Amino acid sequence: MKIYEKAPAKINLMLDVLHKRPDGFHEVEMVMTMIDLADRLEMSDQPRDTIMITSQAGYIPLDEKNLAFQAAKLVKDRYGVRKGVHIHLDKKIPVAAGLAGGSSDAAATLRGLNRLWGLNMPLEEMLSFGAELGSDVPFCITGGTALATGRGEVLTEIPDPPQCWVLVAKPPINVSTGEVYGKLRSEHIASHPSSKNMVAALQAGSFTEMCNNLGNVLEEVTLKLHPEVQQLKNAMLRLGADGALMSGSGPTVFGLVSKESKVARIYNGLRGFCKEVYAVRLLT
Ligand SMILES: C[C@@](CO)(OP(=O)(O)O)[C@H](O)COP(=O)(O)OP(=O)(O)OC[C@H]1O[C@@H](n2ccc(N)nc2=O)[C@H](O)[C@@H]1O
Ligand SMILES: Nc1ncnc2c1ncn2[C@@H]1O[C@H](COP(=O)(O)OP(=O)(O)O)[C@@H](O)[C@H]1O
Repeated sequence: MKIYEKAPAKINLMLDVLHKRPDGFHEVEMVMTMIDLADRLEMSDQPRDTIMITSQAGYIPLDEKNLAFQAAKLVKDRYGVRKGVHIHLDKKIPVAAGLAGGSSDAAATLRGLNRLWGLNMPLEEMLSFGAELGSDVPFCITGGTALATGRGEVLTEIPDPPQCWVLVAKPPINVSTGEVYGKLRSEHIASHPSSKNMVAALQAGSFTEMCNNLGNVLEEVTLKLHPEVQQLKNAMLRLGADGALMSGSGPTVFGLVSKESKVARIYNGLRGFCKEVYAVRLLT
């Protein structure tokens, strides 16, 4: 049998860090939503009792470091499954970009193996497996639009944003999420974006208020380390995006655009700055 799952990328419309916790993670408040840029996973039975990962992308680990592998191993161990699986990852989401590509692959693996192996896994259990795999995995399981608190795994569903275009630009820089959180001095954050205002904007269905309330405190770290990310954000706005922000720990910058007539110009302008540019819709 073969199972297919789509693993969409996320963007953070706002991201605030409250403080560092005794367990080393940071307490956050984030508003997250999905975009129509997705990896595709194909899962099929394997004669041998092993987990095999393949991908057309030459630049991701295919062993136990792969988050899809880790998700499959967790399910196999906890449910005592004595079957093998071959997971093929058709990667479309830029890697180490702040778009949760690996986390979304892990979430899609949990969903897919639940079907392939007929496990009837309760959603609560899937979410708890997700939290063991990474802070962003639970959101990638539920999808939609959510206010995420705790270390990112405590989710409250909120209304989807008004539909718009999302210009996604990933500069050729590698950023480590752990390093960015590690360099943040939460007591010195100059200004905190408001989750309350962002949630209110989405509840009101206001595109303008959504753009006015974009904010990400991790920009303070990544933009200082990599000034070209600030330049990309400036270019996004100069070319006509209604709002622009770095996603997660970066380095991807996204721009929100309400008028379709502006999209081609912004896309072409950004291509002058970086190779990896996408024009997609929100996944509402
Ligand atoms: C910043 C965000 C925003 O959505 O996304 P990305 O930029 O990774 O896409 C997330 O908080 C990232 O979530 P995720 O990528 O799942 O992180 P994890 O694997 O759980 O953690 C990686 C490392 O980041 C740090 N970390 C992560 C989450 C958190 N709330 N506090 C932290 O301090 C820890 O040092 C941890 O070892
Ligand atoms: N299935 C996967 N897809 C992409 N990256 C993966 C995957 N599994 C493990 N990784 C590793 O996880 C790291 C973070 O990748 P990714 O999830 O794409 O970024 P981010 O957390 O910034 O959104 C990368 O260094 C990559 O090597």
